[in-house]
Amino acid sequence: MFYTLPKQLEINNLTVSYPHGTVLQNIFLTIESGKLIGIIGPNGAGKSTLLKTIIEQIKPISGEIFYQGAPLKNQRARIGYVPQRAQVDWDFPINVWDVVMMARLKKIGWFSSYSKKSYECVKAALEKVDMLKYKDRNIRELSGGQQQRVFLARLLAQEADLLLLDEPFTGVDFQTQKIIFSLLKEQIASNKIVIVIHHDLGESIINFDELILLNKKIISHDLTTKILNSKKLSTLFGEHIYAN
Ligand SMILES: Nc1ncnc2c1ncn2[C@@H]1O[C@H](COP(=O)(O)OP(=O)(O)OP(=O)(O)O)[C@@H](O)[C@H]1O
Repeated sequence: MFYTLPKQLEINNLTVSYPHGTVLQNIFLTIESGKLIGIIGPNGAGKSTLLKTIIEQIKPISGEIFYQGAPLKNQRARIGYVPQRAQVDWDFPINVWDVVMMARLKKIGWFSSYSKKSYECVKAALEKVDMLKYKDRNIRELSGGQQQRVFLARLLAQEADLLLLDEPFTGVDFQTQKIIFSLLKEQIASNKIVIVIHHDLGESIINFDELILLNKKIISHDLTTKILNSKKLSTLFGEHIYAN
């Protein structure tokens, strides 16, 4: 049997500021493929800022980010990103098929995206999230959970190596949550790096292999079981949390 070496994302001494002040300070992280990674932290902790810095939407004051030992900025096509629901313009007039096809444009460019492979890839991604039957629907005519499924299909169609998701479970029902977790687990099984900002401290947290507790700094990065057995979650959020 072959053993595939894990791939690595490395963040070295990252500091990010907005005009009002520093929101991420001296972040060091090494994240490996093959594990589902959850980022947890209170509102305003800098979680979204961290993902936005990785995708270069925000420029850090200092720090470097590497994928497989080379600067990530030269490997942008490897990154797939699902933004927070609130940041998407759901009124934009575009249908489900085209939203997912846009992932192919990003990956291989305008002309090649109309290949048979791209067509098959988009179809397969929509089938996986059970949204192929809605392919001609405008995205604004979908429910919140259906919109999240379409964005997940777009992520799958991109065939990225590094998958970043900002609160993909917001507003989704239990069935959609199950589908999303199971697809993300498939991705880590094919040696991808998957990082998810997660807000729910209830039972769903045990789906993550590792948790990163963030509050401007890294409070802890460890196996989920270890973090749940420590006092770190309650220290970060106060006593009224459900996980334990
Ligand atoms: N574009 C911006 N310009 C200025 N300040 C910002 C900007 N985006 C975020 N902030 C501020 O930076 C801090 C971190 O925000 P960020 O969205 O990264 O936190 P978060 O942990 O994702 O929060 P939440 O859980 O509420 O989504 C907050 O105080 C926020 O108000």
